[in-house]
Amino acid sequence: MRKVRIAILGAGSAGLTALAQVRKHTDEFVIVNHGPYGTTCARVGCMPSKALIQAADDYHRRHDFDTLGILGGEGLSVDIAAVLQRVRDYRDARVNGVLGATDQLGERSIAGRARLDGPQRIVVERADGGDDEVIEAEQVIIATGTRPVVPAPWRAFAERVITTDDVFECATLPRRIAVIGLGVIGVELGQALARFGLDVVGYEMRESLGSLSDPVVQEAARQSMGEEFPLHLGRAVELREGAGGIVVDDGREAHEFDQVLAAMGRRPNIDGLGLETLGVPLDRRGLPEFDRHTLRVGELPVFITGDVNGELQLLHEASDEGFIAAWNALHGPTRFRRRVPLAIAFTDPQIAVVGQSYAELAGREDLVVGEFDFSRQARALAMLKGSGMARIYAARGTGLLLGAEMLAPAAEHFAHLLALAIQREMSVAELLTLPFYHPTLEEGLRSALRALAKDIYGEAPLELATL
Ligand SMILES: Cc1cc2nc3c(=O)[nH]c(=O)nc-3n(C[C@H](O)[C@H](O)[C@H](O)COP(=O)(O)OP(=O)(O)OC[C@H]3O[C@@H](n4cnc5c(N)ncnc54)[C@H](O)[C@@H]3O)c2cc1C
Ligand SMILES: NC(=O)c1ccc[n+]([C@@H]2O[C@H](COP(=O)([O-])OP(=O)(O)OC[C@H]3O[C@@H](n4cnc5c(N)ncnc54)[C@H](O)[C@@H]3O)[C@@H](O)[C@H]2O)c1
Repeated sequence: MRKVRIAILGAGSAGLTALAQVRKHTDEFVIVNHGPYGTTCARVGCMPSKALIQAADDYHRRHDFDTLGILGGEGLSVDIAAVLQRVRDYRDARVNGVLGATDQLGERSIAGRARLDGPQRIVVERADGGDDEVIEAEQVIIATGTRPVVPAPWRAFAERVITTDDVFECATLPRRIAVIGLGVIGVELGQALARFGLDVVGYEMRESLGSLSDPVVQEAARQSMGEEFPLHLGRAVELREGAGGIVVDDGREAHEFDQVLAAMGRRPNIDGLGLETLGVPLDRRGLPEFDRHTLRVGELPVFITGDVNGELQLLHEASDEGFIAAWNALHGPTRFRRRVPLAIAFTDPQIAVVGQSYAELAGREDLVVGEFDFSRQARALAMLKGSGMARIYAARGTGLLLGAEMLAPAAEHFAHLLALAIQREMSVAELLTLPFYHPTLEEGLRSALRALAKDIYGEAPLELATL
């Protein structure tokens, strides 16, 4: 039996961030990883998806060429196999960069499946077929991530049903693709595949797309996305074998496809992890309660970090959580202030939610909303990107910025600007004292802020601070 100070279960983004901290202070650790190394983000997540989206958006741009006076755009074609190869080349470079974090650790890095046997004992089923290894750890950091949800009966359709674990590995893609689930992955990849000229149809059982909760922005997103590929919203679908493919049936219509991309959410990797041996209550998903400011599970020397804890499934949050858990495991209890929530979907226009969402604020009586329609925005029109809707939320009494939901060109940049303002507890009036260059998309943001200011302060505030 091996005894260590800290055991990290999972070598994804959360686990590796924890590892980087732990290594600064002690050699008495072990990191156990089941399955491929290289992290979900680099292997099958953030990085390959964004490389695919880049190619799709660039190819799609050909539809604007005539308007811009550039001739010959319609003669362009896309080689999907070459696109996917470039995605993999890019992906491999990212993955190689990550592998270095564990490949020099010798026996302090074990490839195998970890199972808890109480809060401080771990049994590892080694991937090399060696005997199970028992580890006693003073502190345990759980960072086992998530995997795509695929309903069990759908497994029978074999390679007709794929997920983001498979799509970037495909040599090429078939013509007819159904995307089931139009959350963040569904809208990003559905739009990208449609932009390659594939016959994509999107299915979503809710009425909304991505992570949006504001009905006005939702409607803008439905319209914008619906112009690019057909959307079937509001119903869960069923699959069955078809004569020449797989049939997707939403109860109203049935259509045949060559392949289905299941983008129906991701489930925590906790099966067989032994969380029930921790001796704390588990919720209906099988997850323990934890403090999001320490990541500690109850009073145990156990921390649960990254996607697996069922809270947020975002890279920067997973990294923060790995850090917080390692810090607490090393140095004792410290409650960290979490960053302002920030989520961006890399669609075109982009979708961004920052600070508190509309759903979180909807009950507040002092809620004021300022909006801006990007179909009228000068710079966006110059770029032929004139569509989208930004809605910014503030508190009437104080003028404090609370959050925003946006469908807008380059919303990633506004979202960061607003996150800064919200985290610094700035008011609408204060934000309006910052410079806005002309002509920029940010001027659209200023229009939404001015609308808010009118509502909050009655008359427009001075936009230049006085000396
Ligand atoms: C298609 C896609 C696109 C995405 N795009 C973005 C984006 O643009 N921006 C963004 O912020 N986020 C994005 N994400 C989310 C982001 O990738 C995740 O939030 C992040 O990777 C989570 O890291 P993690 O360390 O929690 O989990 P992971 O990186 O999944 O690591 C968990 C590791 O633990 C291993 N493991 C599982 N069970 C065990 C066990 N019993 N014992 C030992 N090891 C185990 C797993 O095999 C894995 O290696 C995307 C995700 C996907 C799928
Ligand atoms: N840009 C980014 O930050 C980014 C990109 C991709 C993924 N991610 C992360 O990955 C996570 C997983 O993404 P995801 O899109 O798989 O999950 P998600 O939870 O965002 O969306 C899943 C969608 O599938 C729908 N759904 C589930 N079952 C269905 C059914 N039977 N029929 C029709 N619709 C169904 C759900 O209603 C939901 O809208 C997200 O939580 C996100 O945080 C982030």
